Amino acid sequence: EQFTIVESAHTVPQRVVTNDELATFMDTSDDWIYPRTGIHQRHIVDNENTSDLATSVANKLLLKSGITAEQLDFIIVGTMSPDNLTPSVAQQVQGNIGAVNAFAWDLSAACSGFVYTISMASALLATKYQRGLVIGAEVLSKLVDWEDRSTAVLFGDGASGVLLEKTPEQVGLLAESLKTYGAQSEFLTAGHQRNSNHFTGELSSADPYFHMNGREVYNFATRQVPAVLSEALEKADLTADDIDVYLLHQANARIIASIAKRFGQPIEKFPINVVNYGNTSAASIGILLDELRQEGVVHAGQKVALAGFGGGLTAGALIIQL
Ligand SMILES: O=C(O)C1CCN(c2ccc(-c3cc(CO)ccc3Cl)cn2)CC1
Repeated sequence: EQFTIVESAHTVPQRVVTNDELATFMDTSDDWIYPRTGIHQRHIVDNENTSDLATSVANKLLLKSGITAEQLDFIIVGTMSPDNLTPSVAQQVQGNIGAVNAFAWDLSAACSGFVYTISMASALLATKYQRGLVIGAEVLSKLVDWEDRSTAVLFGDGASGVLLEKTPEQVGLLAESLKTYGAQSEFLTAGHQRNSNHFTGELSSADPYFHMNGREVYNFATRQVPAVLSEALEKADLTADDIDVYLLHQANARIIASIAKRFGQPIEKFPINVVNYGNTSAASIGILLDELRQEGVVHAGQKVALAGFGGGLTAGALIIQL
């Protein structure tokens, strides 16, 4: 489909929490965290919720592009940490910015949320719509058990997004490979809702926290990310060498390095900023994309590959002509 990324933006909470600060109240250390994850710090909300971060990104996209909220046809937000079951984050953003002509909904695909959402937006732009916002927004700090050092050190809060617009130019989504492995869903869970009613009493208790089988998810990622990248490249009739930059979900620096190695591509093509943000799930690829666009490292004319992977379990790759 033909769309152009008119603008990108990202917003992270002001508070920075370093590994050393975590070590003041948790039995962990920078010496344990950094070598295993590549993370030195993460941003954690004070009083903002997911919809506030997403609204900030939406406002930045409108400001930077000169597009008005009324000109938007749709808003999709990828998130696994919404403020509410309803209204969705996207619907809160729509109201906050006054995008009266946009229909809005959230897409829940954990760390594949950004790539699944761009794919859905691309399909809308290929039919009858002209312009929309794709946002990835997470406040994972509300889902973390801050006494479980195996997960608390991995995650961060943040939001990012792109303004996509239909275009006659031969640019946009060249190919995709979106996969779901529901049979392995129990390896990464969060936010279980209490299930009970007048007639049955409690059927299941609430369990807000993240639970992750790190080894299984790690192995899943190192196997399935190369698979979805290869399938998308094949569909686009391209080789791994044709891709200028690989923008992978920033879950863990070692995982990215092992994927680059398996893929036989230089690590320089796999930028990593997990060091500053931790794992921000659906927001991570958009934060990286915006930083690299602002630095001019990512620009028009390039072929980029985006790949998300994680809860669901899900994995997804997009090949985009900028
Ligand atoms: O080396 C160690 O001891 C541990 C080994 C386990 N690790 C992991 C494992 C899985 C993830 C992860 C998480 C998500 C959730 O968004 C998505 C995708 C991934 Cl690949 C992140 N870190 C941390 C270091």
